[in-house]
Amino acid sequence: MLLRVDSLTVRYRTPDRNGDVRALTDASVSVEHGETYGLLGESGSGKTTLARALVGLLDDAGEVRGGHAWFDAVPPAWTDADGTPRADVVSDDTPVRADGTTDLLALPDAHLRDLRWAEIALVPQRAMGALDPAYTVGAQIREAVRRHHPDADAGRRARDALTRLGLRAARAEDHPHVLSGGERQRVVLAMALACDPALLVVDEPTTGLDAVARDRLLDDLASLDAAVLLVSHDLAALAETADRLAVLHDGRVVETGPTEAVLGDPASDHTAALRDAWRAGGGAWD
Ligand SMILES: Nc1ncnc2c1ncn2[C@@H]1O[C@H](COP(=O)(O)OP(=O)(O)OP(=O)(O)O)[C@@H](O)[C@H]1O
Repeated sequence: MLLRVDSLTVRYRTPDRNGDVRALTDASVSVEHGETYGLLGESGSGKTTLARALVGLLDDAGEVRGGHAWFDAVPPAWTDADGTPRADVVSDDTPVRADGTTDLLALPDAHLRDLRWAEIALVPQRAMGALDPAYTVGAQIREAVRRHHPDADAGRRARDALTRLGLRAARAEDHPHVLSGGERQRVVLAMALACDPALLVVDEPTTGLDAVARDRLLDDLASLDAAVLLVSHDLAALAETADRLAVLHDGRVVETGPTEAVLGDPASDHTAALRDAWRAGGGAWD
């Protein structure tokens, strides 16, 4: 198991409204090494909250009120030379277990920063807007690699990641504004990929892409060696790419299972309604 989220509960403080927003309640999902795991839900169901809570990047108003997110990695400062967790940090008081997993939700910020990108990378919504217009895309990818893997050959990793995502290596010399929206989205994914994380959390990657760019991006995501937690309201995208699915509704996981089983024979009325709407629009498996 690469990631096991147990009973994650998140609230947003809203001083100007009556009571907090219950964004996630007891949400549990688990992701295996190498698989593509889809998180499906309508707008406002809590998908982005789950994605951001994992990497410690909730909005200031967001608060984790309970749960664990056991992840198969230990911050480098807490490991011995052979990569196993140091005996003195494995205890009931620390978020590290002897089996080499760490509770991301209980990890001090500095240690979480050491795992971010290097082990778990979030590609946020509208990520393409996050590129700095002043630098070439290659420079930005190389900088990300150097920050997280100082000993790696950043140039080679940048070129490999770009070509892996169907962009010519020469595009590394381009500034973001000369790339299309789909190309920019793939550059941001390449940046994450170049850091070689075990898990990529990708939030609504197809928003704003045309059909060709969208299909291409989904193919790329499905073929990565890294595990992908693919967050989307786009059932068609998840039906095409996800090995397994969790369906979120009003901050609760209403259903999980292999994609074909969940969509073929939904256990919850909510999933059935999403599936029927998708079929009515012509959706089907290959
Ligand atoms: N900073 C915030 N303050 C207050 N409420 C928030 C905040 N961020 C999100 N929420 C609320 O938390 C709930 C879950 O939001 P979230 O963004 O996780 O949903 P989502 O499924 O990702 O939606 P979308 O697909 O529209 O991005 C929603 O009711 C939303 O209004």
